[in-house]
Amino acid sequence: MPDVKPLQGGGAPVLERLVVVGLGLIGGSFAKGLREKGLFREVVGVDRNVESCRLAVELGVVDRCEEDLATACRGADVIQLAVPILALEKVLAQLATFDLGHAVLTDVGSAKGNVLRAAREAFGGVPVRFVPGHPIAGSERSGVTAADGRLFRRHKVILTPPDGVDSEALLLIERLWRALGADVEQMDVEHHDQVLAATSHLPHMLAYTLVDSLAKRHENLEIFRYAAGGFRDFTRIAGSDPLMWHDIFLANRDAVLQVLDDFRDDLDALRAAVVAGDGHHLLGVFTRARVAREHFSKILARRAYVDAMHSNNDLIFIAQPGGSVNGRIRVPGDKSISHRSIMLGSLAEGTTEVQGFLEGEDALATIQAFRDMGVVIEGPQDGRVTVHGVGLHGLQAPPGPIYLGNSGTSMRLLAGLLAAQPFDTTLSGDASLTKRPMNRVANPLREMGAVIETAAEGRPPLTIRGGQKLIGMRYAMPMASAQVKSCLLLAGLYAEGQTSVIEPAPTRDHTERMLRGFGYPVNVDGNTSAVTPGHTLTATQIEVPADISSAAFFLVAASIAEGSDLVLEHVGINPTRTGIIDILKLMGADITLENQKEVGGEPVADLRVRSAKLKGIEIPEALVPLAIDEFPVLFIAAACAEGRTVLRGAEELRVKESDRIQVMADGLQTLGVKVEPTPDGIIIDGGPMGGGEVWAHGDHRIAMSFSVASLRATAPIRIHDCANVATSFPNFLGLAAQTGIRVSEEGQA
Ligand SMILES: O=C(O)C1=C[C@@H](OP(=O)(O)O)[C@@H](O)[C@H](O)C1
Ligand SMILES: C=C(OP(=O)(O)O)C(=O)O
Repeated sequence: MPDVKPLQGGGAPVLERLVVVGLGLIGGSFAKGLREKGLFREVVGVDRNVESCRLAVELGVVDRCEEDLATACRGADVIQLAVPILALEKVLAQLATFDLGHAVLTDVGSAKGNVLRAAREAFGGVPVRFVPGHPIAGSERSGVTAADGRLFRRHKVILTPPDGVDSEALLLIERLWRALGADVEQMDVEHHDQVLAATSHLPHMLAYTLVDSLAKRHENLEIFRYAAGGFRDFTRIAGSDPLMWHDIFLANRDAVLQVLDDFRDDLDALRAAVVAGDGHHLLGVFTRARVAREHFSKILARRAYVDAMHSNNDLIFIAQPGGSVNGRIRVPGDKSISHRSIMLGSLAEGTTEVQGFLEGEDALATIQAFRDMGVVIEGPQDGRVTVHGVGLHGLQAPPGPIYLGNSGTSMRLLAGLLAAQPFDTTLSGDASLTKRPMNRVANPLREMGAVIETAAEGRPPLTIRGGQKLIGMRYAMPMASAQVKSCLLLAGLYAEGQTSVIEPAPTRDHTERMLRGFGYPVNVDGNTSAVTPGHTLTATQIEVPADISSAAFFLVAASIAEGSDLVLEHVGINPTRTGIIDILKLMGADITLENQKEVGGEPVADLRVRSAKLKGIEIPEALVPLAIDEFPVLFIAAACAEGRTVLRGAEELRVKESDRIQVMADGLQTLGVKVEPTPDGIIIDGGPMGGGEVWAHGDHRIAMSFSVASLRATAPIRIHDCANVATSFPNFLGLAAQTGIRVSEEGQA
């Protein structure tokens, strides 16, 4: 085996000879790239086409060409087979007759099963130093003149090493591709061929067929004169090399036939929908496809998985000190109400129209979950969403696990709903959600008859077994949680008898209000809410008010920054949510409610807030559940107040998107504020605030709270890990800038 270690250094050549058989675009680019890197003492090309060989030398793609394959390969370290797939079978047969010495064999074919079969036949078994590969890269151009040593940079290369492959050979090929800047992955052969059949081979087949089919039917090709962007976009790949694709389809026969059959079934279903005038089916396919396509574009732009997986994915906010906060703004729609509008809209009979929907990642995760379960949901577009309800019993099994990102509300409410469905589901989430406690919903649901598996200590993912019979029960919640209450009420829609939930203190009642809005009776008696099965939900119109939890950042901002006068329009002031206003008023804030009215069962008002001298207080424990999400920013208010603020009875803050007591205490201490975290709260002594480096720990509300703190800081605050602001408040930076808070993404100011 050649010694491969020095490759990492990229210094002096350490390997003797690379042989590239087939000097087309891919082979030429591989040769040229590695030659430029100087990793081999010589790069030798082999190609049947004499002109390609001449050009390869002239263009510096290879050092020299060799006519005879056996001569080229004798003593080679690596032999790259970059010939068309069917030709590859012949080349392998030829190679099998040579003594290849220590050479490592590899290839670039788009289908892999046939290559391994051919190798097995030729060599009487797959050689241990054969590492099949497939670079997912190409170009409209072809031939050696298009060879580009940078072609593979930031592209995927899939290696499909067979069982028993020589590990050093594998490592060597991996390193060569990495030296060319590629992301190397491994897959088993069968999986590779299925994935590629679906994502590459089928689209090429459709493009070729469409062009041929139209061309054939319209002798004068008149139709093409009218073919605009759609036709051009769809058929671009019909310009690819016919011989190469002819080879690929024959080589990957089985996998291609399988995806083609599945696709034909879907096409037949669309045809049937057109025949039957079934617009619902068409809309379902088109809305799902559009969302999938958007997601796919993100992947292509490396904004989806790549960002999420990279540890250096640290979105930093820089908040400059000082400023005042003025103007009139409307913050985005209420997150709790947005989630519920999708859930209940999906379970309703008929079409629900939603306005003012929060287009943040948490609420979008709920939309995606219901789309996964077969609900047709149009939008969101400018806050409008149309939900085509399927009725209480119309959800379908999702195709795979439902991913809920950062959203605790989605996971806990869905757990209740899914416990009663006839199918199994798995709910998963991001790193933060995966740490949050789910037994608070799983245990009472189990008592009702649900079968739910969790990871250790009741953490996500949750696997919920379908087909269980639920029995209603009376449940006294150990903590004041609207998520637990809502979860059990949703399960109660399907349970036998009554399900009633007793809360130790009032929590947000959007579920109860919205159920009634959909015509479903809910019995609320003091601290107990109850439902019985046997009713239906009727589609309705929902207007989502602005989220008081998002308004809270501006309520505090305008209160603490001298010279501020701000109006927050159309904010939801449901009495189970207004703890923030009550607490700020107790601290001396100047907040007035204007233009009060009720929309769709929820009270709203414009909130006018002017700067005021705040003072420290003992926060009444009864207000804690009514301001549960607003504490991070209330801690900023407390830090700017005169005197001491004491919070107790708020241990729930420790199990939100982060441990909000500890994370806020750490950040405030960095800014020079005297704080003392306690098991169920915090003690904050107001005083001057400096700048510094703080960490949001991926918690949206922490990131926004420290942005607000800058108004009273004496130096810039650099806030790490802010990407999750998009979960609840997508245009926070825009509205902050508009009103006078000097916070921006680092590098964007
Ligand atoms: O029901 C809801 O929509 C929510 C309830 C609260 O959670 P808990 O029920 O865990 O207190 C809150 O923190 C969350 O942001 C939204
Ligand atoms: C706790 C929150 O949300 P969730 O529980 O839905 O993640 C929040 O938004 O502050």
